[in-house]
Amino acid sequence: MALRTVSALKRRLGGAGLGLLRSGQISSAAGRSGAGRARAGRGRGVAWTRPRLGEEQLGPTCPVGPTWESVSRPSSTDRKCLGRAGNFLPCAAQHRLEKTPSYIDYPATARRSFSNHRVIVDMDQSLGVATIKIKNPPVNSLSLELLTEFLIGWEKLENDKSCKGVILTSNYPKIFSAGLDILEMCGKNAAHYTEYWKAVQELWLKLYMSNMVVIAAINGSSPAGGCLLALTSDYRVMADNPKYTIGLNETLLGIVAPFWFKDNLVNTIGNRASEQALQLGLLFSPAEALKIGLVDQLVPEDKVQSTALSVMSQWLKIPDHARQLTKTMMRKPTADLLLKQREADIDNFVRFISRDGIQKSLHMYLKALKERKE
Ligand SMILES: CCCCC/C=C/C(=O)SCCNC(=O)CCNC(=O)[C@H](O)C(C)(C)COP(=O)(O)OP(=O)(O)OC[C@H]1O[C@@H](n2cnc3c(N)ncnc32)[C@H](O)[C@@H]1OP(=O)(O)O
Repeated sequence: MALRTVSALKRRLGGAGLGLLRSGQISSAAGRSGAGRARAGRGRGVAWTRPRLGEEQLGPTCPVGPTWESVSRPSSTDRKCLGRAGNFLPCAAQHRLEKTPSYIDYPATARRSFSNHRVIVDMDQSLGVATIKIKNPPVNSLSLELLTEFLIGWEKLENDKSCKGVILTSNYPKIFSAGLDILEMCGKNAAHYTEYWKAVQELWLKLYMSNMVVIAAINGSSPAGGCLLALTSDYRVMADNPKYTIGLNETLLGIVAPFWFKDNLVNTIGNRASEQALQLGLLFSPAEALKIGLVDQLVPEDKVQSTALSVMSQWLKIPDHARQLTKTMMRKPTADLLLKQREADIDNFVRFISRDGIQKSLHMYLKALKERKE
């Protein structure tokens, strides 16, 4: 399988992203994450004005390995391809993205909102805080289309120097996200699984390594990939409703959480708790999740957003430069493990998910979900 990793996905997103740039909807300022800067500085022909955070600070003795840009900076071939319509999206979705006037800029200077079909972004410019609401009915499953639209929105925020923090939440109280879309992993071909897994990897890397403060406002259940999404954040506020659950329940589907899901969990709740949680596919109530440190704070349902915002304001009081360097120091070794073996990880996923036994398990799980309703 050819290695077409970060830069390839960027290339694919590049068509759609560039369309937005042409219509003046994406700032041409260099973004703060390495990935964002790589796109802004090289892919879009914008002067490379800001050094990568950390390079000038840590210098050649920095112990954290290859730089983000060294992995993700587009090549000259990539740059040529940026002008093409992205073929990353399935045709229908690509068409909708191109046709829809998806960005709505309000005249008021303090707030700016944009949305596409599955992601609503509300930017409070006076605070420098964006709220991303996922809206992929009925259960916010992380379909390929959602991941793509999310990544485009994320890139825009990364490239907006005024955006310091992001609150992740769901447009549908009761369900934060049902996790990866099982239908994307069932009955498709290897090319589709490859495409899907690249997008999942990309989402995790972008969010986990973002220089922005990311806070998850978990306003509903959050199994598997939904839990992973929350785990990428710096702080998790969850609605205190015992009906909701959160956890990496992959084994219940007969599948195995990849090593980077596991690493993210271990970094959050520790090795022993992760061993049990992962093997048993535990879904925790909010109270249990708080106890093991899977979430940081429980609040009544109607206080999730406001609490996330007030936590955000605390985090934004810390000198940004120092906080970002510290976050990078803490997380880069974990992200590097995936960056160094993205192709192998894709191969593993495709081989694993294509097995008859795994396909059967996933079909049975979907059937059980449906029967539960009847
Ligand atoms: C090497 C491989 C590694 C792969 C790593 C995988 C990670 C993952 O994330 S796998 C996905 C794991 N997700 C789950 O186990 C969640 C399953 N869903 C639920 O538990 C519930 O749906 C719920 C708690 C999220 C919401 O419950 P409820 O409000 O009662 O909604 P329904 O169960 O009736 O679901 C409505 C509708 O949505 C379909 N659906 C639910 N989850 C998914 C999903 N993850 N992917 C695709 N489709 C999903 C469900 O089947 C229903 O469909 P219909 O019957 O056709 O309406």
